[in-house]
Amino acid sequence: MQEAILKAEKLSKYFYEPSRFQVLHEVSLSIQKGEFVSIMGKSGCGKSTLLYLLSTLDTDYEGTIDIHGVKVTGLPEKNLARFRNEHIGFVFQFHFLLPEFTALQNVMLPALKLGRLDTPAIEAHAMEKLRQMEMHEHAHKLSGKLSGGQQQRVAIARALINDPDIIMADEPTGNLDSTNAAIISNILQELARQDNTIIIVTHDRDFANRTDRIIEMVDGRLQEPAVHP
Ligand SMILES: Nc1ncnc2c1ncn2[C@@H]1O[C@H](COP(=O)(O)OP(=O)(O)OP(=O)(O)O)[C@@H](O)[C@H]1O
Repeated sequence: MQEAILKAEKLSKYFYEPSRFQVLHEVSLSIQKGEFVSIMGKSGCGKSTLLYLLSTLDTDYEGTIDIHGVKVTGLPEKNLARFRNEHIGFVFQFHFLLPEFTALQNVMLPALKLGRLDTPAIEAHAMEKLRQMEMHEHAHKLSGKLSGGQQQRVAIARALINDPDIIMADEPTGNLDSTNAAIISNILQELARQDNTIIIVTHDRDFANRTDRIIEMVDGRLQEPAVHP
């Protein structure tokens, strides 16, 4: 039997503005180690909200989440921030790189945040991740000066720097032209082939078809038997 790296049980989430509204309805799912999973569904069905819960960025919900054998639900924010930085790599539609820092510095940042002091080793590791994204030649350029597709590749390198157990990506190709979207989806597929666990939210059916499993969401509920037999 395969090992579940992430287990979510009965996640419910409410928003209160402009009025009380249940966006997630007892969502349960299990992600196996090495799985490449996509979450699809109409705009507003709750995909990003679910990913934010799974990524521990949003802690205001009912239900429980276990990641890597740790019950993250209820952990104090300080512990959670460290856990997140160590175990989860994020890629967003808008990459949130620091434009006045170089590509290399952006990639190094999550490792420095862990308090590792061996800066040359971190730099070498960051360069390796940039090389993996074929971005090493741009390492010393300010990230704000790179193209959207290049910035997204730097964002993926940054997500990989602490060798996370899970990579989560919220519409990683959503903001890119078709050529750059193809580059990013190929990179993610290659990372999946290398046995990384990846969860993506996407509107792109072709991209989703390349993942191991598509989870369909409708109005805050999952449409498939999300737990593997
Ligand atoms: N902070 C918030 N406060 C109130 N309502 C919110 C908030 N964030 C999201 N919502 C609402 O919750 C619902 C789900 O939003 P969510 O962003 O998760 O959907 P989505 O499926 O990811 O949509 P899209 O595909 O357009 O990104 C939407 O109706 C949205 O308007």
